[in-house]
Amino acid sequence: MSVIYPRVALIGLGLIASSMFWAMKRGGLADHVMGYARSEDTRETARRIGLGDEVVDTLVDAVRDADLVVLATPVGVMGRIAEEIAPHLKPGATVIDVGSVKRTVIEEVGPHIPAGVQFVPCHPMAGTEHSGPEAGFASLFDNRWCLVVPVEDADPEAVARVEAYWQAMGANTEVMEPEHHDLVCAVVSHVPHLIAYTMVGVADDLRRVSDQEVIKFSAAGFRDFTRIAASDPTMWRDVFLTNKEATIEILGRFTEELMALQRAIRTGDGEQLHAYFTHTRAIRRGILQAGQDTNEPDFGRAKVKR
Ligand SMILES: NC(=O)C1=CN([C@@H]2O[C@H](COP(=O)(O)OP(=O)(O)OC[C@H]3O[C@@H](n4cnc5c(N)ncnc54)[C@H](O)[C@@H]3O)[C@@H](O)[C@H]2O)C=CC1
Ligand SMILES: O=C(O)C(=O)Cc1ccc(O)cc1
Repeated sequence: MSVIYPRVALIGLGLIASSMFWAMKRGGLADHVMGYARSEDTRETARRIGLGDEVVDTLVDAVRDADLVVLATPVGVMGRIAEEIAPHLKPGATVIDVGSVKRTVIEEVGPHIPAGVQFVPCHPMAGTEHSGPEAGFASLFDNRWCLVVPVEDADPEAVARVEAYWQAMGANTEVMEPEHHDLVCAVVSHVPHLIAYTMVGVADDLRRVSDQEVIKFSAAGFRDFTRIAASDPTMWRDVFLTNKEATIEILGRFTEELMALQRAIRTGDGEQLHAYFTHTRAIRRGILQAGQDTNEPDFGRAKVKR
């Protein structure tokens, strides 16, 4: 593959930025990658593991000559970072972010982007519960979606180049409107995370069931909740504070459905429970048959068996 952006600056050296670095190296997509993180500790770790061709101590040094600047911090600080780097961006450069929420990021970053610099918001739908500079790996984006959410009046060439960049890192891309993005992500990612956090909290709070028992007897369902609930607290605090509207809407609908199921259990309405679970099973099977679940590790096997 060939170089897409000669000089790239990664701001925030965590799971996503480090995975992008290794994916860029794998594909030969950049000549020189600069890395910057706020804490000296993170910069030290990055230097030790060779994350970045150069790790610099200031934001300005990172972005000054960059053709592509990647904002890969928690979403709550992206606006402040954009404000700080804005006067130092190279004319013709492109800025992208990888935040899990788009409307707020567009509102907070967009106004700082100077004329002559393109801003193309992005969201790779790939991650793990691990964070920090040592968490990344080159194949994180392989066969996963990256949602690209252009701002109004975006330059189509800049958007196409950003899409080509994600595709070269292994991802499939899809263009989406910001509001729709935030609603979709509230359904498929944000509220499920909140439910996992809550369920782990409930188990912990229930003193009649010991931690030992939870660990010993947890089958896949609860184990998955604990994995998800181990995700980075700062990142997820910012996701909920910045995707308030869609989260509250989906949580409201979730609560209504939960109450209906609770009532069916209390009144012994087995028919309703059975009908509900039959419907949800059909949804899952529909996803598998359509071959849309690229996250399913045993997808091929599951398709044959079920
Ligand atoms: N973790 C995941 O599974 C996914 C995360 N995202 C989004 O990507 C972004 C980054 O997430 P991760 O890489 O997982 O986080 P992370 O916690 O692994 O890394 C974030 C990095 O940003 C640095 N940072 C924090 N505040 C900063 C500041 N003011 N200035 C400079 N650096 C700062 C942290 O020190 C850390 O190195 C977030 O906006 C998140 O919503 C998107 C897709 C998946
Ligand atoms: O680890 C998991 O299960 C995830 O769901 C990863 C993830 C977390 C946040 C995102 O914005 C996108 C993907």
